[in-house]
Amino acid sequence: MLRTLVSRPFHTYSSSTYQPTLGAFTSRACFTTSSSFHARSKMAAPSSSEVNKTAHAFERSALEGLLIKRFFFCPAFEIYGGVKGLFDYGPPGSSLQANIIDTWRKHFIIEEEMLELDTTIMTLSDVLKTSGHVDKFTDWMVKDVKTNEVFRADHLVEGVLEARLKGDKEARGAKVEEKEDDPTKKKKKKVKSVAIQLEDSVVAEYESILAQIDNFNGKELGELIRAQKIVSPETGNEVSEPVEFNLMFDTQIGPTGQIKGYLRPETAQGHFVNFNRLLEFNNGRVPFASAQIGKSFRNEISPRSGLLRVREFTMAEIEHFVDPLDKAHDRFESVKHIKLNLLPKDVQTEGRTDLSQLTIGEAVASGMVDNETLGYFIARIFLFLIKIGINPERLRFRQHMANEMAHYAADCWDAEIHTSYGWIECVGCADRSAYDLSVHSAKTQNKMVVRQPLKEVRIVEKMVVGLDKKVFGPRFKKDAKIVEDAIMAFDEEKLKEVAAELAEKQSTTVRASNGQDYEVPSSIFTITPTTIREQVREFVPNVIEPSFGIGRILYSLLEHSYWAREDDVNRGVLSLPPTIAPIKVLIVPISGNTEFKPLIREVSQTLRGLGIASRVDDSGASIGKRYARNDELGTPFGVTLDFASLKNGTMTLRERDTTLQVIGKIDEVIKLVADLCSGLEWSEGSKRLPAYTGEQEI
Ligand SMILES: Nc1ncnc2c1ncn2[C@@H]1O[C@H](COP(=O)(O)OP(=O)(O)OP(=O)(O)O)[C@@H](O)[C@H]1O
Repeated sequence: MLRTLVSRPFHTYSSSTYQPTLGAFTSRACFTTSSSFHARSKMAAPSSSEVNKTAHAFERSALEGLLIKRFFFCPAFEIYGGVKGLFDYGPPGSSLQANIIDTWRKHFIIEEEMLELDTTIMTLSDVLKTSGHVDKFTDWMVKDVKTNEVFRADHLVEGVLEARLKGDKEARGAKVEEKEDDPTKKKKKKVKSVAIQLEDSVVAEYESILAQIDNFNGKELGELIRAQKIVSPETGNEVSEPVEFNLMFDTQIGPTGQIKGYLRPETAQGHFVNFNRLLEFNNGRVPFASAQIGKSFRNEISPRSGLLRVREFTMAEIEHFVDPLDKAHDRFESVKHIKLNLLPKDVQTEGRTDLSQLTIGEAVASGMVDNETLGYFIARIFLFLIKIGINPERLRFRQHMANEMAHYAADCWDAEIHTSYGWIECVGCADRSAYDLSVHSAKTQNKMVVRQPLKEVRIVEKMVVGLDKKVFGPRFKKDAKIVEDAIMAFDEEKLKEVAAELAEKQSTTVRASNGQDYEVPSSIFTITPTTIREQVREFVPNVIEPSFGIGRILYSLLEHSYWAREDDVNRGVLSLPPTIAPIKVLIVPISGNTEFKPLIREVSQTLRGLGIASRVDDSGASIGKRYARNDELGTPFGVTLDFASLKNGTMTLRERDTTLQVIGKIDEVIKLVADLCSGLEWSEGSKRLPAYTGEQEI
């Protein structure tokens, strides 16, 4: 049996050991590209001889081969040829996703006492019309004028300019990495680079365009396409003017076809339409947050980059409702020292992408991040991502530029993770102001407000509505209630407007929740400015929304976790943290001998009882092969049962990254495994038991 003795364990990090200096981390994945984001911190990293691990250049194809071979995921309906943008997760992928979600629930829902929801995927069209999705949830699309092949306009511009820059680098003799690829390897389409040197001013212009690519509207993208002479990459044909394409999948609810619906493109609207119930559940007080994990659907124009741009994906979304006049967060103190890589909007609009390394406390104090609550969530997102194993050196927060941000949003930052596909938005974190609640409230005539008792009575001037109920009821009959509700939902501004109209025309038109207009005369509807003593403050809360794409995070994590052993580039390892790894322990009997069966059963039952996912591998393969297989699955620990186990009740424990082994009594080893799976660092835990040399007399 080949066992490698390692004198010092590989350093790992966790949020609990995190020091707020970016250089303090050891990245897990071995990257040797020129990018500074790939650079491994040498501080705590053991030498390659110690961990049997080396700096092979990252090869996406090797990782993808592993992921498909070990069935982390695969194209959906593969035997029918597959459909772009749809993927099935296999056993390790599903468990990995479940573990990420479990950590997310603990980190956010439990830790922050959030109110969990599970609302429907099928969404009434009225809801999405009101939220703006029916009219505005679009991307800009262009078509090859001859073949009708479609492209997302910004992606086409990006792809062509990046290819030209790559060609320029090649012409200048620089070694260039591959950037874009399609992991399914089928119908691979990418813009080919041609080695042509560009003028320096052109390079600067392209870099500036790319830094702001998310900032362009359809008209500007059309102008860019013409100005930069961008054509359909494969055919060289011209492309059409950008047109808007709505990304929602529509359908009908019920057999009559009269109720129109959509598959939700985000989970957020399910929170907003239930706001009043959530508020009541929270005893009428803000701040509070609701949270939801579930599927969303987007009919992406050109899905690409594997799990990164798909048409069906799992989101985890938080809607944190807060007083617009007080966006302080009472736990901000606990995170304000956390240092982050920040890319603010003004840097991008200058065409640059250099990062500021600031603590979140500094970023909020300087006004770069709009408010404490937004800052608090940015820091919590950071902590979550590093907890699951994302390399903090390859994580940045990018602020939205003016055009990119929804008109109603106060501020918005994306957590972007660096992968071999470039920087990928994995979490959006936006201050959506009072927009969503206001529009749903106006549409449905349901007030969505917080009523807060005032400490001192206030004397205020207010518009007071008077309705002559004796005439109002008979006039509007069965609709009287909805017309009255519509009037009562008017805010101060609207009441002033309607008062002027009543004075001028002696009547006004009121739109009720059934979508119909009703003429209401001034003889039965008055609005009078009145001085009143106010004891309650009424306000529409603002919403801070962190929105996570689980698939993008999962794929980025796989890239950050992957490396190959020094002795064999094909011996891939996924250094997933134990809490996240699909299987925690591999039980390896030294032989298929039936003598081992009772002991195997006992060990696996004990592990199961502790809630630790384990697998027995009693195949005929060598122990080394069995461990190698499980290194590829990210299994952090292996326990070997041999004849000494039968005789002395001992068991060896192997750690995946270091291949270091310790030996102890079976119950001691299991206790150690349990602690390691609950967050104890291997560097600490391994001190509890003697190292196994293979030669010891036990
Ligand atoms: N097509 C998709 N495939 C996988 N994940 C997605 C997709 N679209 C969005 N997400 C995930 O959902 C999160 C929140 O969605 P949001 O609407 O903010 O994304 P977005 O700005 O539309 O993304 P992009 O600009 O990349 O299309 C994103 O940060 C991302 O992780």
